[in-house]
Amino acid sequence: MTKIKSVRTRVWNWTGPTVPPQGNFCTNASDALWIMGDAMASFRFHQWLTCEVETEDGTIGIGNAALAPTVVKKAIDDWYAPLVIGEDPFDYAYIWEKMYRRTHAWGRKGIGMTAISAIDIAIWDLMGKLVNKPVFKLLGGRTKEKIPVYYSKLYADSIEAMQREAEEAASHGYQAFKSRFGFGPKDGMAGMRENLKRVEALREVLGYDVDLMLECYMGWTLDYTKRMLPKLAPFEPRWLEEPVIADDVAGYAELNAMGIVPISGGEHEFSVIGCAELINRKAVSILQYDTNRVGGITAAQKINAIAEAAQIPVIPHAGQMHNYHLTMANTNCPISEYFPVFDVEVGNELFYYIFEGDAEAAGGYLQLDDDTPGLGISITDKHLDHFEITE
Ligand SMILES: O=C(O)[C@H](O)[C@H](O)[C@@H](O)CO
Ligand SMILES: [Mg+2]
Repeated sequence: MTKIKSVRTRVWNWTGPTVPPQGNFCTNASDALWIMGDAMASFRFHQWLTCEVETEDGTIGIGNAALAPTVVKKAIDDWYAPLVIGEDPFDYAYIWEKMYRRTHAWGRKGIGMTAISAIDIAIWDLMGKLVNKPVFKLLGGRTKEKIPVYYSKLYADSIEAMQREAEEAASHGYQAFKSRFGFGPKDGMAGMRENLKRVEALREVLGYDVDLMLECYMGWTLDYTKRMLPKLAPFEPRWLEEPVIADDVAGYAELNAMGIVPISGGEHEFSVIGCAELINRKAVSILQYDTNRVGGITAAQKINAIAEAAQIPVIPHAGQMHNYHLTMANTNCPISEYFPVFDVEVGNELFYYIFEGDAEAAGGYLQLDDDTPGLGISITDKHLDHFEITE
């Protein structure tokens, strides 16, 4: 049995070209503020954290985090790494509880749980490598021949631009698409019309035989959403995502109970108990935790069991291998989100510039290999000249 001997964190700060945002390209929680300019600015993912957990025999497991990487790095270096060094990685449930309980005063959500997630993902990659099995084979194995994905971009833009992007995506075989709203309460009735025109325009080019999901990214309010839901229903959205801020669980539950459009959320929820709360309060019809935030693979798999008991499908936020392995291993995880490989914009794409091996979609599906141990990704040096790396 080989013990954990080190935890190496690095922050990857993107210094390469980025695609400037369109105005009104995505509603978000900051829209409620009296703020000029790019309200989405604080929701950029132009930094990423890598977390490498190494055992005495030299095997290295790779974890990652996208939220506040510089702060998560400090939390791991100062608080979490000392808790896991010397432990047997196969005692992963104990290690998780140790990280969770020893920092419980401040770490149960946000930065602390993100740090736990990065280490836990690395431990699962490590375990897969140590037993020469892909992570999904340690979780339940192959439940799908291949994973259906949904195309996730379509940020709000001109109607023509959105229709062109949707047609281009459909030509690559996607059968499901997620679009972002650009207008919310501060834009009044005129903004509602702009939102509805874009949904109608997308249905015009995509038709009604594919799933269309609509993303608010916490940029609406309970009142605004209640007014919008009946107007959206005729376009048969598969779900309306994160209409209100993550803390307004009662708001989610009220909107979901209206039964007009399924409400989804969870990418800003943390821990097993945090997600169980969303499920038990019927706050969401689709749960969308992100494994690199919610507590890693250990927590995500426990949440999957709770969601399955409630028959709430789990479709994790983001694509990326730490989520794909869980989707492959669970029948109750029907599809995966997929960010097309793109120039760096919001930053969801940054994953592709740091890692290689991430599954690529083809014809609306992606595949995981039965024989590639661990998560199947490695850190690439292909784009090093576009990063400032902090050890
Ligand atoms: O659901 C998502 O993909 C996230 O909410 C997006 O990454 C976020 O950037 C808003 O588009
Ligand atoms: Mg989202």
